[in-house]
Amino acid sequence: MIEAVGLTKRYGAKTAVYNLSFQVRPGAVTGFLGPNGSGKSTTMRMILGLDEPTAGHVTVGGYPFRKLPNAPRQVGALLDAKAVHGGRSARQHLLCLAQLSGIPARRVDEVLGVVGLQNVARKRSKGFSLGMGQRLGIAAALLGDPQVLLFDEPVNGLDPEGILWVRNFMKQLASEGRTVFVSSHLMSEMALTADHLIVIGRGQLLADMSVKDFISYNSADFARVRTPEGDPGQREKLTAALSEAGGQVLPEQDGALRVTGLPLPRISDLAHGADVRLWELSPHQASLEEAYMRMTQGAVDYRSTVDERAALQQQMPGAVPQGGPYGHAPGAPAQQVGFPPGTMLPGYAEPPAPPQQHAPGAPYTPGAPMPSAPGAPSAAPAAPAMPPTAPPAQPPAAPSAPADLTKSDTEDAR
Ligand SMILES: Nc1ncnc2c1ncn2[C@@H]1O[C@H](COP(=O)(O)OP(=O)(O)OP(=O)(O)O)[C@@H](O)[C@H]1O
Repeated sequence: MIEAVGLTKRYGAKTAVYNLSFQVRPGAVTGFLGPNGSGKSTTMRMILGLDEPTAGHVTVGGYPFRKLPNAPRQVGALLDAKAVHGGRSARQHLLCLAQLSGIPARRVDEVLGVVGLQNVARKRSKGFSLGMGQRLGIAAALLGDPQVLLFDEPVNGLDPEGILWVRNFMKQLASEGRTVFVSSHLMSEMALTADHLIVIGRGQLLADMSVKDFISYNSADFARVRTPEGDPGQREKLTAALSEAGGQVLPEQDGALRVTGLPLPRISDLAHGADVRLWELSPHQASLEEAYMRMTQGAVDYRSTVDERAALQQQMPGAVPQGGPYGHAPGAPAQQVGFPPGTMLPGYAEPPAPPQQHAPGAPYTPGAPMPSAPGAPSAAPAAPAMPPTAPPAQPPAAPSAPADLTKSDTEDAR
């Protein structure tokens, strides 16, 4: 198990990670989600002893990484797939790592087969595609057959077949009783891969819950309502009538309205009563990606100016509810705003959970995939930009970040 308690990392004036407490348990894939620059790689580096926390601590199997006996056989990691000597072949690269950790050479060929690189094992890695590089990084992480595995954005650059392979592979590792901690900025991917989610924004914990709970708490139903184009008066009249009846009304980008809190027949009756004609009235369900975007959007550091303009244009005075599913007073306990127990929101300083006892992970069976992260690379991965998803109409209350966790701090000092 990985356990972080009050983990904080500052780089000069920049707070990359703030007061993070969580546990990553064996036998499950735990997704580590957050927008670009939210502190995922920094957290992983601290877990692996590559960065020293400014405050708090993190342990693997009860030990700080640097004190872990025989670490390469206990923990494997993929942090930066490009951290490979390009002049060496895949096999040579893995042989070097294996030798450093006292791992037999036959294990190198085993892991090359597991990741599907056996046919290019003797080719220089500088000719590898990003996807092949990711597979080589995963092979390195498996070398020591570790019980704990960390993968930073492992599907970066992989084609759909590769993504499917990684997804199934993570699940297989977890089913063998291993602790699997996988970072990503894509909710859609994690919803398919992970059993549990830890979501951070600007270095702070936003959510810590099972994927099942995340889905049931975030798959809210809503109605889309459209009034005749070219008659904004109708739209305003309907917005007022729906809001007065207790509905929450948000403008959609295409001019329609998104209504929650009222059943469809009631919306129809209210429109009729207000003498408003409807061109559309349809039931919908919010996607998980959307829920995640809403949850983290107050904590996004890097956003296209086009998206920012769209968000501004969408803010219709009077049409936006005070406190949607994520609208919360800074520092409010999650339970007060409809989050499940155990969820934490920015500014809510919950004492760290006591350590829990878990059944030890199933032992590795020969022939099954596994091993280590000898000499885990230290550089953070080059993550792709956020997908161009339009932000919701009304940004939720900004997280109550510590004084130095501000937008002006986001200059990358790396
Ligand atoms: N060595 C460093 N010196 C200064 N600032 C740093 C350093 N490493 C990270 N940061 C900053 O800390 C913040 C968190 O970075 P980190 O790489 O951990 O985020 P991330 O969630 O992994 O992002 P991405 O998804 O883009 O990889 C960023 O603002 C980053 O610029």
